[in-house]
Amino acid sequence: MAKPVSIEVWNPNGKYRVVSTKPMPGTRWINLLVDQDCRVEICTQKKTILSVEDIIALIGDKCDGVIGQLTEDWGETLFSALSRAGGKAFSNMAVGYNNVDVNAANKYGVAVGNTPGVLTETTAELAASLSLSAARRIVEADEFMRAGLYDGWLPHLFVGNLLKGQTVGVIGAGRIGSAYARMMVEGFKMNLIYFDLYQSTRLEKFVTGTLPYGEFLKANGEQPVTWKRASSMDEVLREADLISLHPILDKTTYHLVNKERLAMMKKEAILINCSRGPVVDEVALVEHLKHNPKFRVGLDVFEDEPYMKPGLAEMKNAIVVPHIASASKWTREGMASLAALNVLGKIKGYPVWGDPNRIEPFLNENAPPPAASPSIVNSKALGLPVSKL
Ligand SMILES: NC(=O)c1ccc[n+]([C@@H]2O[C@H](COP(=O)([O-])OP(=O)(O)OC[C@H]3O[C@@H](n4cnc5c(N)ncnc54)[C@H](O)[C@@H]3O)[C@@H](O)[C@H]2O)c1
Ligand SMILES: O=C(O)[C@H](O)CO
Repeated sequence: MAKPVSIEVWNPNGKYRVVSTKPMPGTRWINLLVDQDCRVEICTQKKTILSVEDIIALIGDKCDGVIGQLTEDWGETLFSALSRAGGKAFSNMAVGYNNVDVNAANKYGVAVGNTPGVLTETTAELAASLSLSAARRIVEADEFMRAGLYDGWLPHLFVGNLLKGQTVGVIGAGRIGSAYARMMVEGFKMNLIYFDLYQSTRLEKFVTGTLPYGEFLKANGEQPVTWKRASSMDEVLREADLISLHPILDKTTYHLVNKERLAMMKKEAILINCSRGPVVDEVALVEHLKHNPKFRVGLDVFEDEPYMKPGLAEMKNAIVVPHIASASKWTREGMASLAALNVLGKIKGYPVWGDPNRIEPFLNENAPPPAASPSIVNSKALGLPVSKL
């Protein structure tokens, strides 16, 4: 039996009991629940990743809903425990939900929420940051300075890659992949090639819009940018100078980038991963980095988080950061609010919002949110009504 976990309680006499497995940024998410007569219990245990046993102890005998984290294993055990406690509402504080067994949630009639949209630009900006840092060897140069090794300007010192006029490749041109593509095309005048299972209308609208960006550049006497949808992922890997990964993680994208595909990439290419670690075979990546010193990576996610595969930390041609792509204040507070509203919506019997790509109405702090759950990934399986708002 896991030892009792430490908790912080808001609105102790609330009619509904909602548990959050972690403290989350901001207070709006708490107020949204308290204002609707919820008792909110926030786990304040110092342990970073809670075990299934820890969460069962948190759920207890009566629990109407839980806000959980992407580091937790939400499957048969936890959803049966939540169901036994009378709960039918769960939300990940994340847009990715590969840590959730949705079939198990369906079995117990538990709604599974996620937090799309609010983190799109924040995540794309981190991917762009890693792209520039890798291209211009910022981290190596910073370490060089701090080590007192700089003894004057040199023609070859930390020479890196120019992005302008080069080709950026996006694998997975959904919300974040499309936002990243726009940033790199508009911001650095890169040519674009993307691969997705579906045509990315949001992205193609931008590059072929009323005044295509390429036409704008041409009208100003500059080289117009080009774009194309690749017929295969391998086409992107072969043609692009900079490649960023933004697919979901599921069984079809596990090790999507493996030893064979790394070998297809240009020797001086840059690979960015802000999706999920297991999308890349990290053991193969370390070997590739060892044998290709001009190949560079920027990684926000890792196959065995929180650990890196042996050898990765020693690679000077790798930049590694601890899963911070969605870590802006506005985004993290918004994620907390969306997760709370997902749980609240199920508890109150609200319908599900009709468009997870248009969640702005839930983020307006000056108006009450729509009486709907922003994003429930198994709404169809549970036969939940869709909001007509
Ligand atoms: N590092 C972070 O902190 C962070 C932050 C946000 C999101 N993410 C990850 O990014 C993912 C994408 O988020 P999003 O909001 O853009 O989701 P999204 O659903 O809008 O886009 C995902 C895209 O991947 C495409 N896809 C799926 N399988 C593919 C394949 N085999 N090849 C090519 N494309 C494929 C889909 O068609 C879709 O267009 C999330 O699922 C999450 O895992 C990570
Ligand atoms: O899936 C997500 O939302 C990220 O990994 C965390 O923000």
